Amino acid sequence: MPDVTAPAVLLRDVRLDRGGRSVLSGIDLSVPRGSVTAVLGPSGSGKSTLLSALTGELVPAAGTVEVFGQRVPTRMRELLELRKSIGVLLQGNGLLTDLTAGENIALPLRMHTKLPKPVIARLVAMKLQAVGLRAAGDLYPRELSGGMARRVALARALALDPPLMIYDEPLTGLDPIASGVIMSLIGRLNASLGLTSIIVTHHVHETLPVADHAIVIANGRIVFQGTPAELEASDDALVRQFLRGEPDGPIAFDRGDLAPMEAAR
Ligand SMILES: Nc1ncnc2c1ncn2[C@@H]1O[C@H](COP(=O)(O)OP(=O)(O)OP(=O)(O)O)[C@@H](O)[C@H]1O
Repeated sequence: MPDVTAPAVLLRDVRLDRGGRSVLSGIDLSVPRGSVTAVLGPSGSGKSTLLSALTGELVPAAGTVEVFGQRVPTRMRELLELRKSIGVLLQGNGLLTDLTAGENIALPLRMHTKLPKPVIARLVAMKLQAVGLRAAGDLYPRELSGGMARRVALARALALDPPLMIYDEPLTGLDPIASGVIMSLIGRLNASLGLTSIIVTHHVHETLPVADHAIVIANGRIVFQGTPAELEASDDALVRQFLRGEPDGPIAFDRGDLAPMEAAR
């Protein structure tokens, strides 16, 4: 029986390894149902790695990961079942370019349900309306602005009514106006549909207004957990360095993106 009182996500003393080295360790995290949690941290700190443990893509090297009271399974059949309850909005949208917006949104419904066509059409119309794009169903991705395409991808992630939504950098490539639209949409959908949302982002100042909780990852661990107000008030040196975007401080920035000569300086 599912435990209806369990947090949406619960991690206990989790260690996550990638490429033979530990990326995150000692991770304890509880995400309450109904909340919006911002996962913050510098580039390469392990935010996406943390998400991949929630979807079962990455098996923890130690500790346990639970979603809605159920340990994330390793067997593919059970994992696919769990994944239906997790909507994921990826950075690149992932819309299929030869399908219309409506057909993109219908795709998960066609793949995972046996609903008749008219019902699917009705559900697609409802999802389009939920993201404020009622009239865009027949447009192809190339005919959409970046913000509209992101909203179509959001509608598709919501197609199966997943109770947990995961957003990986939902603002990447969007201008400030489109960013504001997407963020307020994420907040409103969370409240109106009774979801739980986890947002991985670099966009601290755009995300905190819709978040109930924030966590900051740096140097292989969680260095802060609390409310956005507590985050803004924190005098922890790591947190301050991250919030101010300062290159010098206790966070060792990943310099792997620099040319070897420059990184050596
Ligand atoms: N498949 C992989 N194999 C080996 N190492 C990996 C793999 N994926 C990620 N890493 C390493 O794990 C670390 C964390 O990466 P991750 O993508 O989780 O960080 P991130 O915080 O999401 O970064 P960004 O904000 O730049 O997306 C990095 O050092 C990265 O190089």
